[in-house]
Amino acid sequence: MLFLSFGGPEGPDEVRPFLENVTRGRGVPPERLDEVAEHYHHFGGVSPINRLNKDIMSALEGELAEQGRRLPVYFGNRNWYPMVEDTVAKMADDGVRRALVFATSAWGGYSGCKQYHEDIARARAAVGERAPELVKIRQFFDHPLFIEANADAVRRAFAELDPAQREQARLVFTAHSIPLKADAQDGPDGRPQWYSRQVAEASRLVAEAAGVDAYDLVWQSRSGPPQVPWLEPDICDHLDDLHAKGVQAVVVSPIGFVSDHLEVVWDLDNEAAEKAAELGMGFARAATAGPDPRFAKLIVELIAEHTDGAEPRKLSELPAAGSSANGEPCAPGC
Ligand SMILES: CC1=C(CCC(=O)O)c2cc3nc(cc4[nH]c(cc5[nH]c(cc1n2)c(C)c5CCC(=O)O)c(CCC(=O)O)c4C)C(CCC(=O)O)=C3C
Ligand SMILES: [Fe+2]
Repeated sequence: MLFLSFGGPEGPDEVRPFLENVTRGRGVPPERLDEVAEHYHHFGGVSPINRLNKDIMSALEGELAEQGRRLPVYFGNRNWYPMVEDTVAKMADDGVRRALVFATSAWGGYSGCKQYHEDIARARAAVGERAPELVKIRQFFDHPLFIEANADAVRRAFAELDPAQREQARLVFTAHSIPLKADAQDGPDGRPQWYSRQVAEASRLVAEAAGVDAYDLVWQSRSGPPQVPWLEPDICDHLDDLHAKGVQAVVVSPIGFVSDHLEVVWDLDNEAAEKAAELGMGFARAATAGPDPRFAKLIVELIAEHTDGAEPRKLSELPAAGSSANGEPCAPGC
């Protein structure tokens, strides 16, 4: 199988070229790039994403071995080394004819799904005739193992708060913002807002599993030119709002992120945490699902849907989507 992810820089000299790769043709203003470059430089120019992906792959290999499944795992990225084109070439060299592709996003939409299909098509085109057939695994936003891992993390975060604040603390889910125009596109069920509906559904399921009645869903890390509308409210504006309403503590669940990417360790653990401190609010950030042992089990279950015809496990009524071969659209118009 091919473990396909976003990629990230591993040193200060790699930050700028990485950002150029990410934003090529995407209309992101240079001032935004300067700002995001700064975020990476706070961590010595090293994104946590590659290390976290390698940890997930090790756990996956352990889980595959435990279940007696012989399946080699290759690693490739959209934006940084190892680049997916090089990885697919290596797979062809090794004689791989057909592979499943696990993309490290739970969601539909352009960044989380369609762009991975484009990566698959681009990598196969670069390798040419001997490229393996590449079958992308579906979106898993409502898989019980993803929901349970996030729900346990929410419970642990509540337990971290000062007991005096715990009862009244507000649960806030956050995911990467996208332009409203991108979110407006139809999903595989022919209805718009596929990404934000999935995030809302996952948030509802996690809150329910954690036994929390009241919660909010907000967005973070918006990019693009300021005049273009993106999903709102932003997490930091929302903290102001909650404070004005008398809320004294928050638990923030980064449901939109598979592991502690830069958006989590900077935009939440620094910016949002600082904002909460300024407002005198208690703040606990829930862990992401990636390092939870259930995440590797989840990947193996998704593999088994293809290799063993296992029934997809899902907790919402929204359709399972995002699986197709060689970068073809998974549904007409999607
Ligand atoms: C929905 C979504 C996810 C979640 C789904 C998923 O998990 O895939 C996600 C994940 C990620 N985004 C990441 C990094 C970046 N995203 C950027 C820019 C953008 N993201 C967008 C959306 C998303 N992004 C969009 C609409 C843009 C504007 C440009 C465009 O339309 O494409 C930029 C450019 C600078 C900036 O403007 O912020 C960077 C550096 C990293 C790696 C972080 C690390 O190093 O740990 C990860 C996991
Ligand atoms: Fe992004």
